[in-house]
Amino acid sequence: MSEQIKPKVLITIFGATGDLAKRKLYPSIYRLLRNNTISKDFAVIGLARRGWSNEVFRDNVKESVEQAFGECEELDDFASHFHYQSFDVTDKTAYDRMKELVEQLESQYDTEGNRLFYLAMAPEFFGQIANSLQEYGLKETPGWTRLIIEKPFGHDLDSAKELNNQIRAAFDEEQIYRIDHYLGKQMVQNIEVIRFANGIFEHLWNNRFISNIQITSSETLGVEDRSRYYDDSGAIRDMVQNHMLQMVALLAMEPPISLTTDEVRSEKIKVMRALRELDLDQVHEYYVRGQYGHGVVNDKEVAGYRKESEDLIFSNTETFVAGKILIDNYRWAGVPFYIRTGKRMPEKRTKIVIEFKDIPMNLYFKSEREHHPNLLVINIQPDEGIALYLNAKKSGSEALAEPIELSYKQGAMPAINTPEAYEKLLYDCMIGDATNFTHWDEVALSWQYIDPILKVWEDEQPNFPNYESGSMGPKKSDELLNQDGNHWWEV
Ligand SMILES: NC(=O)C1=CN([C@@H]2O[C@H](COP(=O)(O)OP(=O)(O)OC[C@H]3O[C@@H](n4cnc5c(N)ncnc54)[C@H](OP(=O)(O)O)[C@@H]3O)[C@@H](O)[C@H]2O)C=CC1
Ligand SMILES: O=C1O[C@H](COP(=O)(O)O)[C@@H](O)[C@H](O)[C@H]1O
Repeated sequence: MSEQIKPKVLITIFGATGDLAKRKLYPSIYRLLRNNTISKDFAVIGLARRGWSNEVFRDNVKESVEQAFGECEELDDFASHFHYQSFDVTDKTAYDRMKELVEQLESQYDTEGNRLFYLAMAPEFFGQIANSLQEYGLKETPGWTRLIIEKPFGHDLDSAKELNNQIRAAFDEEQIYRIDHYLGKQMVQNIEVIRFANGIFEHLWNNRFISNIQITSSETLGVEDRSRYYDDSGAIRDMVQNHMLQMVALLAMEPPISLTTDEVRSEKIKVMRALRELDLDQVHEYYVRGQYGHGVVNDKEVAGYRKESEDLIFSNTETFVAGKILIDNYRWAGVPFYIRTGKRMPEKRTKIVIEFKDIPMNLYFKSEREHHPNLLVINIQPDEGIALYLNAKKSGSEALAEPIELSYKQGAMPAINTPEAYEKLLYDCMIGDATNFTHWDEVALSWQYIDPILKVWEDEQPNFPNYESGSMGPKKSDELLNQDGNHWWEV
């Protein structure tokens, strides 16, 4: 068996004092090291404007790891690999200082010149940073250079194109890793395995046997302290354009001829090309938006979105979206893919329900209304696993059936270690595997699909708030399915 590659790398994080770096990146790097996945020959440079010293930075790194995992071993040694430089990305003179530090650490840590630049800050800076990295010779190294870019990649199709042109002027497509952390989730990666490693599913995976597919990603949190970003973005840009459409693509794509990056991407791109674009006058028929008002979540009273911060008082930004997606190809013609996502809902959960078509006449249920179609449920989070709902004989002498659940929970298998999505994706980038990152074509096509919805919503005054915190969103989200004779499955 071939030994796993243990990359040696110098990681430079732009936005090192920010929320993402603290909550996700430092704990992930810690796990990569503790699990022996990366070499001990690694170093991290943290860049941001505030005037931190190395010590303050390291204390923050340690705190974030402890917040994620509790008390941890060898934390001081881990943190000693972290170095801070106060840095304003808009200040050109800063890049020479940064280059000096990069070269010094490369010889100190023997990282073989491998450089990973992680842009964990507001997207408005991405183009400028990429350009300066090129201009100041930071790509000139005997090792590899890779750039991880956070979402959102643009604000609409035009701005995404502009951003892409800026980045592509400095980096080749193979060096660019556009991260969508849902693609690093164990159960999202499992979609392909469930489909392509099980004859019983793949043969049925089409419009002859599937009635509809439902993807729900609900959150209990509100906007928290991200209102500046979120209010400009809303749920459609924050979740639908990226995470939700990526899950649709994985559910709908044809089997790739192999599992290489290019083949998998090529199949996903075909799905994106087949998404039925909406005419402006169809948007209301296919999409519902909402904004949370006051309510109760996890037994706690919470304020409505407009009360979360002073700048939100008149906000028309949606915190909930439900939509119906149609895919115009041979496999999926006529099968609706329903998606819904929102903040301040009753629970934090992402799940996919595949509803199979019912048999023409069911002898075992007393009335039409009692039909229980077979469902395959993929629990992305929490309780990662899958469940299959079948019908079996009800105990007793009557010839009646009742639904039963066959389930598998990933967490119940102690040998299986579910890595944090960012940990997995950081490692993939270090070994040059871009399969679970988004290609520019996917980004462009997803914006192309979203743009008409943005256009219609921008021009209207919604009647917000229109759902209570702690509810499953506005009533219209239920009607979206009811009009097709379907309903959301709460399984
Ligand atoms: N937080 C999350 O859960 C998620 C975030 N993302 C994406 O990750 C990126 C970062 O988000 P997040 O961490 O939440 O944002 P934050 O606002 O928490 O962090 C922004 C970081 O950028 C730094 N910064 C701002 N301006 C400059 C500048 N001119 N020069 C240098 N550094 C600067 C800030 O530090 P300082 O003020 O010290 O300069 C800070 O470290 C965004 O693209 C976001 O969309 C994606 C998915 C989830
Ligand atoms: O990208 C984002 O995702 C999170 C939800 O991610 P999860 O892994 O916790 O499900 C969301 O809260 C955030 O608004 C969005 O930017």
